[in-house]
Amino acid sequence: MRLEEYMAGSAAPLERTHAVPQGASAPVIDVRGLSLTFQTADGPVYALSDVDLQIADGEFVSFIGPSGCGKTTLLRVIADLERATGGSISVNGMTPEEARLKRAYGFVFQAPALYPWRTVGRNIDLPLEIFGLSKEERRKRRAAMLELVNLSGFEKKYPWQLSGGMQQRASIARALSFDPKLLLMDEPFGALDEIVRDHLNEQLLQLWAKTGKTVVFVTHSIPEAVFLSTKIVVMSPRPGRIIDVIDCDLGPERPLDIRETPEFLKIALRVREGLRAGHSYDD
Ligand SMILES: Nc1ncnc2c1ncn2[C@@H]1O[C@H](COP(=O)(O)OP(=O)(O)OP(=O)(O)O)[C@@H](O)[C@H]1O
Repeated sequence: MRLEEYMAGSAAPLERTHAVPQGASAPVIDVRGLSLTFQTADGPVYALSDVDLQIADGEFVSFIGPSGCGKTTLLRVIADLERATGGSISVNGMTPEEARLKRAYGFVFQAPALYPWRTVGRNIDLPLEIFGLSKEERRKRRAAMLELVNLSGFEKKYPWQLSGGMQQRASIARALSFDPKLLLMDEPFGALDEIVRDHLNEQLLQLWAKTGKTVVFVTHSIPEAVFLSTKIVVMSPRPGRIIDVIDCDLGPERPLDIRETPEFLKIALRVREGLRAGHSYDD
């Protein structure tokens, strides 16, 4: 459901059946020959160099690579939080700036960026308030978002009353409050313990299947990347670049024990080989 329909009073459910993309439509993200050099007191830092990447509607794409390879920078360029110094990029057919102004994406940071003085419900409400949605519209949207991330009943709690995993789910709910087609996630589960992370990975996969969002996800974890993704982008530093793009064709049904299967381990091995090839042990 688009925001305009929502604002027109439609109460249609958010969910749509996820279809694995066939690549026929224009890419949601189209990056061509992109580079970004930071000028620093110590000289130029080549954070991204000649990056080409197309991401189709409904894909789940992970960026993986060692520290400093430009994963976050690439995500921030997509979100218009950094500007490329060369090449081109379009997001939903727009410049990143237009996409940001039209709220075409939601962004989830590593640490849940929730306001501690606002309840969970009022945190989700904030962007909707700023956008001027009516109280009743906001209430409907809030309830739908809380249900989507399995937090119904926690609306009146404060962030500090929730576990780290629940806080991150609340952040995801807030990022999705405008029903953007695109969800950008920068190591959202990196600070959580492994069991909680497994659980959130399962829930994120369910959310993705239910909503058909396009997700771009930064991670350091090979199992997380393989478990979640339809495509894995392996990156390498100095200069930051893409060294391999791996199709992760494990199908939509992915119970956690898929991680023990030969198909899963084969993809994980290819990711590991890519990381080894691009890794400098002098770091
Ligand atoms: N604002 C900035 N000014 C100068 N250099 C920067 C800036 N932001 C990032 N860099 C540099 O650009 C390179 C890429 O950084 P980036 O944070 O994108 O890497 P990353 O792969 O996300 O790393 P990590 O996994 O540690 O988060 C690094 O060398 C980093 O130090």
